[in-house]
Amino acid sequence: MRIRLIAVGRRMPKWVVAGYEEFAKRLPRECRLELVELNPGDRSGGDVQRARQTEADRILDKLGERDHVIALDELGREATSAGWADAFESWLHSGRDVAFIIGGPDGLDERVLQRADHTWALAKMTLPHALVRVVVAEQVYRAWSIVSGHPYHR
Ligand SMILES: C[S@@+](CC[C@H](N)C(=O)[O-])C[C@H]1O[C@@H](n2cnc3c(N)ncnc32)[C@H](O)[C@@H]1O
Repeated sequence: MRIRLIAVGRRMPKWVVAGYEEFAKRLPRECRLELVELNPGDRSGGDVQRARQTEADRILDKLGERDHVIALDELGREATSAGWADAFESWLHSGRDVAFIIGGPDGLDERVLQRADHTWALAKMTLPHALVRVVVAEQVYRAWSIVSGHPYHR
């Protein structure tokens, strides 16, 4: 299964790169987590909606027809780690690739939310998108640990 984390934003601070890598590198090759970074839309003219639409075009362009898509959004459904693990197991059996999507500074365009199979929240709080990368990597690793019976999860 190919799992991609498609994220708007580049040039993350060192702590984000290190935090993400810490968990991504622990996943076995057959469930490797691949980071796809996208350029943010141009906000120089102050047109936030247009910037978000540009980001949506870039995100949608990366998605395959059969990809199982999970949009991350604070207004989504709050899932437990056990819920992530159940989903992880079903993806393993489905043979479909998985894509998690993290929006830019102004969130995700409606078109991305429409394309997503699920919209999940990590919390009800608004989190910085950089931190969301680290949490998603950790939760994917945790889901793998639960499904594999690895002692990381307790
Ligand atoms: C800074 S937030 C954008 C906040 C913006 N107000 C919005 O409307 O979404 C950037 C991205 O981080 C992710 N994000 C932030 N908080 C989140 C949360 N609690 N749960 C899931 N994803 C979150 C989402 O993908 C969001 O598009």
